[in-house]
Amino acid sequence: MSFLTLDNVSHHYFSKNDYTKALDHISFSVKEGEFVALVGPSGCGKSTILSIVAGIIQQTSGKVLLNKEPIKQSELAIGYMLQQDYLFPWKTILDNVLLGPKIHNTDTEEIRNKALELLEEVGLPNVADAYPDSLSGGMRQRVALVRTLITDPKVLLLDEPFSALDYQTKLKLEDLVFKLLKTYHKTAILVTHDIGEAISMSDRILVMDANPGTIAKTFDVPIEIRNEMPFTARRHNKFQNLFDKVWEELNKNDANTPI
Ligand SMILES: Nc1ncnc2c1ncn2[C@@H]1O[C@H](COP(=O)(O)OP(=O)(O)OP(=O)(O)O)[C@@H](O)[C@H]1O
Repeated sequence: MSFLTLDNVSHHYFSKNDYTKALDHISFSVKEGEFVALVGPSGCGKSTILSIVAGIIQQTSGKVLLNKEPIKQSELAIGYMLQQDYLFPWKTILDNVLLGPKIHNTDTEEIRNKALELLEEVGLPNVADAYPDSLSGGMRQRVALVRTLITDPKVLLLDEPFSALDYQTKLKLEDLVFKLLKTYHKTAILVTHDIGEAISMSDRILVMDANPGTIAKTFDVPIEIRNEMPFTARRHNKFQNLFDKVWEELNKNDANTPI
């Protein structure tokens, strides 16, 4: 059953004398617990879709529904994880993680214990009193993940969360995020330029076209790949086949464009 629905969503960015048609009649649904990846050329509107779902911007037309109702941001329905961790350097790791609950007055003893548990679960059992500057990029991104999960969002939006990390850390974090999202049965949308990341982490891949942004094609990831952890999934014999199909779709419009 559809959990998150985008129904004919279009978006224009207006400037003084001009406008950009960023999204043109985007429609797709995500089931509860499903992991969907958005891939497409730069400027096709991937981040615009996430910003609309997060309620940061309002679509020009169309509907965005969670459980058939317009999304209520006040219910902390959406969690956002970005390329940058945006941890406050003057706050300890625990205080950074508890920022959302503090703002919403839900900073209870139980939530504090949950935060410590989650930090342990992401392999950071001893950093609660440390400051962000003393942590590596990968550790900080794990803290950002805990900060996102602590509010128990109904939908997680992941906007290139691994793209600023070194390759080894990125592969390890893909496995960690995948494991946590499955453990907590989270619904997620991942924006990425990395086809391998999309195939190895998601259930479904939506390939977008640009100018204006549309959904060009949808690929279901075979169950044999989905049953593996992302690192192992990359070695599956069906992986390369799907990679080639997504690659072909992404390049179908610019076969003659020089690199
Ligand atoms: N605040 C804004 N004002 C005007 N135009 C914008 C704004 N934000 C995005 N755009 C334009 O809307 C289109 C979609 O942008 P968006 O950032 O959503 O694409 P994207 O697929 O996420 O790109 P990338 O992969 O490079 O991050 C682009 O043409 C972009 O220039």
